[in-house]
Amino acid sequence: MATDPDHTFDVIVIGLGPGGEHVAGTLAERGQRVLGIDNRLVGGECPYWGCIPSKMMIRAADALAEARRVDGLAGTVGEVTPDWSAVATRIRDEATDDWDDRVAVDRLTGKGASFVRGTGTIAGPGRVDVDGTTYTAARGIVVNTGTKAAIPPVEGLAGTPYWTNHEIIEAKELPGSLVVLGGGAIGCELGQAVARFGVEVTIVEAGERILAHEEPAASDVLRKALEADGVTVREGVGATRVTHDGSTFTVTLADGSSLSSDQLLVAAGRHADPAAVGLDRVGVAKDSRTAAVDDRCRVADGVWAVGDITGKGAFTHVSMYQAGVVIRDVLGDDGPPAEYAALPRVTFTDPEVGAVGLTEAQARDQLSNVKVGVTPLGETTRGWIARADGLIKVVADADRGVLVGATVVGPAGGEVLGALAVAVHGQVPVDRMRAMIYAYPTLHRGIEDALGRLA
Ligand SMILES: Cc1cc2nc3c(=O)[nH]c(=O)nc-3n(C[C@H](O)[C@H](O)[C@H](O)COP(=O)(O)OP(=O)(O)OC[C@H]3O[C@@H](n4cnc5c(N)ncnc54)[C@H](O)[C@@H]3O)c2cc1C
Ligand SMILES: NC(=O)c1ccc[n+]([C@@H]2O[C@H](COP(=O)([O-])OP(=O)(O)OC[C@H]3O[C@@H](n4cnc5c(N)ncnc54)[C@H](O)[C@@H]3O)[C@@H](O)[C@H]2O)c1
Repeated sequence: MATDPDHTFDVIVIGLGPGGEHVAGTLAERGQRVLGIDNRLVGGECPYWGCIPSKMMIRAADALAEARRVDGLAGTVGEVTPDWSAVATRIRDEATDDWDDRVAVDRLTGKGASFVRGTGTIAGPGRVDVDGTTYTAARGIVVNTGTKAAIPPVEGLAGTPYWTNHEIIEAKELPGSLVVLGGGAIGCELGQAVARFGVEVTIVEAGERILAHEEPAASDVLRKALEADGVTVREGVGATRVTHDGSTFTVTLADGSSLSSDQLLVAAGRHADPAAVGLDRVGVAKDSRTAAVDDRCRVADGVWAVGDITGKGAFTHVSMYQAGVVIRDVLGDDGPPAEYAALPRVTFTDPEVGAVGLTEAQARDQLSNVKVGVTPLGETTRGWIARADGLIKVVADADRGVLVGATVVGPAGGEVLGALAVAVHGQVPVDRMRAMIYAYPTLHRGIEDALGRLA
């Protein structure tokens, strides 16, 4: 690997997730002497064990579901026979190069950055240790070390061969049955995808509902959709004990019931560890679960953080957005500070759950005059034609006359969301949105109805 012989750089990036890779490559292209460090694969979780391979799984699972919809709509297709090997091969060949990051490393070094594979730790201001070697950063250090699957303290779990997102994405074969601990984005997306390949799936959600961060109505639609795919959804009950007898998992739940399955997927949230990368040496509390950043993504003088570790939203688009902010700040370029009021997120289940900004409950906590409007998708012409279950919900700050949040649950919900993300980000007056022409018959036309129902 190319390393600078004198171990002195302008900027050192520890952890090369999507944002870190972007910071390192761009600053190198802009003439900075940059060292990028990663102890696994350049690009991080997203391309190898996250967004991209999981969306390949979902694309394939959606194709199966769509084929099954031919019956009663367009004729008969007979038995649809799923074959997971097509997905496993595509993930290996097209997404991950069999978990080899040579292309990404070459791309980074091709931009002029140096790269070291190893574990970086901040030794003090401007100093980074990588497995015994100290490197110096004249301008600063950028931390993008991301998260790992959080393993909940359930009795017996640690001693079992459970899966996290890594193992399920690397799986060449699927189990006959799967219990998923956690009904967040990962549990719902992957649970539904493999259920469509014939796996008997049970999602166990300790909180009161799946997708708890989103509108309750979104959880309701998704629960029904999962159940229609044969997924059993257990909400409001956590696991208390896990055992494995060599072939079968037994998961005991808090209500005394138990579940047996061939495999167990832990999708119970993510865990960042700022102290593990030495951020405690530059002022972050040792037991802090995130690295708090200001609106320039600064953690301390000469130290920036981007991505999941900042706690601003564990999404690739947040990591990349923050990377842009850091690049400008390091170079002293003009540009807006980081703002998160219009944070979009999409859970790629079928139907998709897209949301931006505040939910109704969050808005009511923060604002005194909140109005909401909801359009069931079945009341839009296109939703009715498509027999789509879902909704469009808008949340307005009635004092300012702008939307502060919105949710779209439905086919291509993440795409329909785009228009609402623009509205929330741009603080487009509701009156102006009402005066817009909405193409017929689109799903996004439901936005007009929802605005009309703001009450
Ligand atoms: C199954 C799954 C599906 C997802 N789907 C989506 C999606 O559809 N859309 C979306 O926006 N987000 C999705 N995410 C989230 C997304 O993957 C992350 O938000 C994204 O990867 C950004 O993370 P990050 O930039 O913080 O760094 P990460 O991607 O977590 O990368 C951090 C890198 O730092 C390395 N590292 C850690 N510590 C050190 C150290 N001390 N020294 C050197 N290297 C170190 C790690 O090995 C890793 O390579 C998904 C996540 C999962 C798990
Ligand atoms: N489409 C996307 O953008 C996408 C997809 C996947 C992941 N992600 C990102 O990754 C993050 C992590 O995903 P996640 O689904 O692991 O986390 P999550 O925090 O979204 O959901 C985890 C769920 O597990 C539950 N839980 C915790 N301990 C449990 C236990 N012992 N038993 C049963 N349930 C338990 C929690 O109540 C929570 O609802 C997401 O929040 C998101 O930011 C994004």
